[in-house]
Amino acid sequence: MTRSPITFIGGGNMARSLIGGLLADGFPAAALRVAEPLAQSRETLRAQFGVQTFEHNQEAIAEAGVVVFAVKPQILAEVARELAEPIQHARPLVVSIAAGVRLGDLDRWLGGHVALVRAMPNTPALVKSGATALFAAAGVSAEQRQRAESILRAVGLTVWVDEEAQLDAVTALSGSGPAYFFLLMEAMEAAARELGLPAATARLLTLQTAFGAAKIALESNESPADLRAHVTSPKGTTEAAIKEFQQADTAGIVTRALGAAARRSRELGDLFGGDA
Ligand SMILES: NC(=O)C1=CN([C@@H]2O[C@H](COP(=O)(O)OP(=O)(O)OC[C@H]3O[C@@H](n4cnc5c(N)ncnc54)[C@H](O)[C@@H]3O)[C@@H](O)[C@H]2O)C=CC1
Ligand SMILES: O=C(O)[C@@H]1CCC=N1
Repeated sequence: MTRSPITFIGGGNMARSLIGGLLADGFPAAALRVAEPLAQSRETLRAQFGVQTFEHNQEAIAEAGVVVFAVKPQILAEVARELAEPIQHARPLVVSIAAGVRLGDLDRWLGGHVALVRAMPNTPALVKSGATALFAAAGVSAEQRQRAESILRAVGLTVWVDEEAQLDAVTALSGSGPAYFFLLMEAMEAAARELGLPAATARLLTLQTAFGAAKIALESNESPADLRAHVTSPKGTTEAAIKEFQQADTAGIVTRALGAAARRSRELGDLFGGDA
């Protein structure tokens, strides 16, 4: 089956995660293109994924059915404005994964009336375990929504949100979320080493425990609170540990952390949107 190419503008961490996941899902490498200014990154993308790479964004989007903007929010305005003319001409579906930047701004930079979907994926897309929320601009057809969704669904779970502002909360939860779990893993690993475990054992047990906890939470009908209760014997070891977490107001810390991320997402939209 021939597929119109998907072109990524920016071949950094998140583009690599999406490309790796799409390939693992059977998407043909010949239908994936990446525009990336850094020669070293282009070489890595070719060697790792066998995709076609381009130094210049304009060349990369010729014939593209879908263009995915995967550059930093800071430079999205400049990059989009440069591509306005060819995008107006070829009218591909445009998907932006940039944190914070609102579709109204992107549409204006691209010259208006572009089929736009904003998505917030996360890096576990690389191992087909991503979580992505999507929001479509008015005027995006059902078929275009389906096309955007099918790309992200190839690399994990997808949900649509009804209001664009909800993407700030999504960014705080699942966009940035992998980093929170990695932070906890780092801390658990370090604590286990301090308790006398060899480094390799500390890492292995940390990772398998994180994996097992996520897997049982996904596969069980019980809530995380109930699952926690099954681990926590009265007057046992878990209870002793949980008491420490609660005394340090872990729930409050998490609330403040997600609040800070959501606020930063809105700020990015204000700073790098408008007439940026
Ligand atoms: N890393 C993550 O976990 C997630 C990132 N995002 C969003 O994805 C976007 C990319 O983030 P990352 O991949 O983490 O950043 P990154 O810095 O790893 O990748 C950005 C890439 O864009 C390239 N680039 C710079 N100038 C360019 C230009 N003029 N034209 C084309 N490419 C250019 C850079 O060389 C770099 O390879 C950001 O907007 C971010 O908000 C969204 C969800 C999760
Ligand atoms: O840290 C960031 O700004 C990006 C967006 C979500 C994950 N990484």
